[in-house]
Amino acid sequence: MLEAKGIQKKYGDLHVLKGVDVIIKEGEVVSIVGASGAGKSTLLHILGTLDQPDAGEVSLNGKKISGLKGDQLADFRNQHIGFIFQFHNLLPEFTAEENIWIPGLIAGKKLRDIQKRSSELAKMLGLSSRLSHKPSELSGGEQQRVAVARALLNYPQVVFADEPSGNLDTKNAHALHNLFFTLRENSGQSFVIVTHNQELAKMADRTLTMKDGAILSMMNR
Ligand SMILES: Nc1ncnc2c1ncn2[C@@H]1O[C@H](COP(=O)(O)OP(=O)(O)OP(=O)(O)O)[C@@H](O)[C@H]1O
Repeated sequence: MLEAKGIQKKYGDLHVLKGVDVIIKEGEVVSIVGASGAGKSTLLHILGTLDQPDAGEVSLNGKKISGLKGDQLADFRNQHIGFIFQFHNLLPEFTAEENIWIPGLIAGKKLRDIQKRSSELAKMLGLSSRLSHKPSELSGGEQQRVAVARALLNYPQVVFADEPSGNLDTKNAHALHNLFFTLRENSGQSFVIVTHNQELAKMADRTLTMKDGAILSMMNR
């Protein structure tokens, strides 16, 4: 359903992606691994429309999404794609609940519907009793779960995660990894996860190994 063909990206003389082809199926959890500098985050950003390729195309359900611009791009991203980063990027002056609401508010949904979805997600993620707290009053694991809830608010078809457990201790990382699979079972989203965490990489349905801007191997479980 998400398809990238012939993706190339250069930064000056540095050829970071050298013609990458990827297909991510509906409900699939795919991990992307490889040495530092191999081009993993660059590829993730291009697949998630945060960055544009110099050559090649990305499409979702047959519709070309690379090349979208301005409001069209912002609307598309907000409605179809979720992002989770290593440093959760929560807004510090807002409560956990308000942070979760943001994609819904941007999409212009009714507050009543946003609240309903947000409390459903909070319940699923074990956050119900922490919603009135600001990010600084939450543990690292809780902050990352708020970021997951925010990413899922608009029922995205694909969730992209860049080192989602990179900042968590082993126990919280393990819980977060299991959560991705529970979410996939419950709602059928696809997850594309860049990670240096061996446990998470191995749990995925498929692991793409990148080297020097190309996919070196693809391993199915
Ligand atoms: N905006 C940019 N401008 C110039 N060079 C960049 C830019 N973004 C990334 N690079 C370079 O492109 C290469 C690939 O970066 P990328 O972040 O995709 O690697 P990565 O595989 O995710 O690495 P890591 O595991 O260390 O996060 C690196 O050499 C990096 O320095």
